[in-house]
Amino acid sequence: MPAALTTPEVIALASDHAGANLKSILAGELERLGFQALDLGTDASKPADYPDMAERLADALADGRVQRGVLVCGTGIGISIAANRHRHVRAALCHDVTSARLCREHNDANVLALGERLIGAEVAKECLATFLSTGFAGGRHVPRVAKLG
Ligand SMILES: O=C[C@H](O)[C@H](O)[C@H](O)COP(=O)(O)O
Repeated sequence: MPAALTTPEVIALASDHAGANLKSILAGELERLGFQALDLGTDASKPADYPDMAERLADALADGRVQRGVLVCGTGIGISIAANRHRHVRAALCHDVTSARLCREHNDANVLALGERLIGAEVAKECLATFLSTGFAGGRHVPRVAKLG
């Protein structure tokens, strides 16, 4: 009997113009890791405001197209602030792998936010892999995360 084929999880990405190059790199990394990338824009040639791009990802989470996503802008700051205005989004701005692990274990973050102008592509890829492979620790963190919503 042939082995059952599993459908890869879809991970959405969105960025403004300042994050578009890193977003492309991370889309390729997602495919390499066995995920399917859903690129919600923008591309580097199209200037875009980070609140609009954060909203695209928030909508993809709200309508169930994806369970998790990645946002990139120049610093990661504006796009994470914008994303967290949406109550169902828990976006974590990360510059290192430890933050990427702890935002999953303690905060059950559903969005990883990164700053293309502040971190290198290799660190960003490590943050992405860690974010996707780390589970929520539960326990004492459950009521705290519940208070966020
Ligand atoms: O927090 C905001 C982001 O870092 C933006 O990507 C940044 O402000 C865009 O800057 P500029 O308009 O100079 O490309």
